Amino acid sequence: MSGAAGAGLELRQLCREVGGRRLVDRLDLTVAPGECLALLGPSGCGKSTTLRLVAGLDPASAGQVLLDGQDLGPLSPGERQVAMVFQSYALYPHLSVEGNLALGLKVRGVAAAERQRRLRAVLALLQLEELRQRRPAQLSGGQRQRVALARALLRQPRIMLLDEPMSNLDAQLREELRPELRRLLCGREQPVIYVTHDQQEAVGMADRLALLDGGRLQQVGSPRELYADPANRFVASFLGRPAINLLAIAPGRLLGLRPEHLHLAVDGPLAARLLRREWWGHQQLLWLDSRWGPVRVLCGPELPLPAEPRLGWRRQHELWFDPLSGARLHGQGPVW
Ligand SMILES: Nc1ncnc2c1ncn2[C@@H]1O[C@H](COP(=O)(O)OP(=O)(O)OP(=O)(O)O)[C@@H](O)[C@H]1O
Repeated sequence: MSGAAGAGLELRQLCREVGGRRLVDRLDLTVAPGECLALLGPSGCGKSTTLRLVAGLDPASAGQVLLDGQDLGPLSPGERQVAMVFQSYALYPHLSVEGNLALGLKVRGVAAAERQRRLRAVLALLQLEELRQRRPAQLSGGQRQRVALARALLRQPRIMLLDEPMSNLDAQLREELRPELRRLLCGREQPVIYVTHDQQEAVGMADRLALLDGGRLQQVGSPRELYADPANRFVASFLGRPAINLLAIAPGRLLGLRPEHLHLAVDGPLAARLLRREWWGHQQLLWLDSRWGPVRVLCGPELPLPAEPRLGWRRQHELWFDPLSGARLHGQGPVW
């Protein structure tokens, strides 16, 4: 978005400094109305701090948070009309599901009839009707997560922020709940920021990913853009499992090749030695050693292998990086 104030959420050069340390460093981001943006990055990179700045729970050291062109800086957390869903769910243990959900409405002075109407609608939406009398301790993790989400939706927020809302759930349940959560969150009017360190979840929930490291935005774009055209070595290494191979083939040049882009080739440029095979059912992962360092190759599950295979790849899949700065180098590598 340009300098003109647009619709949706806009972070402009947002900073948070504590004790001389930048936790969030000149962050520029936009989230359109109805868009779910996944904020992704390793532990400690500043994801939660960014959400707290948007919610107004922490003051910004510099920069702005704008919603539909309005500067939220002067507004208190309550006035910002932001709903936040945390990983801990933060439900009141002594209240039933219904009690937990009604409390916020009561506090905001919503009349009893209207309260009932909204409660019924959200209980139905999240399939919580049967559980309305239960206390949080009598619910599964997934059910608690739905109650926390129901409470956030009841607020009818202008911005929805979710901080690893599924990290307490096991992998299978997370995968099952993802489409449901996406359906509930996306395509409403409010912008959504979904924080996770799990790239599969990020791709499942959002159309665009914003990748942070050390409080700085590394790249923002579709999963495909970030994967195929990473801005730097950090982005290339963070996205994709098994991780990209980074081969030190010459001073000042690091060659990135994704494991699925390497194949066995009798006359391939790289001689390798097979160390180990992992069989995954639909694929196998080969661990090899080479003169440029360790190499991982993903290939078909039944592929027969010589002990000392040669590896090849297509030039179009080469990603070049500066080994010191990690910056992406565009232009041709050597002729093999
Ligand atoms: N109030 C604070 N004072 C000083 N440092 C803080 C404060 N809050 C967070 N930090 C530090 O700021 C950095 C960013 O923290 P933040 O919680 O935003 O990271 P995160 O990306 O959400 O991490 P995680 O994935 O582990 O939750 C961390 O190094 C953290 O230790």
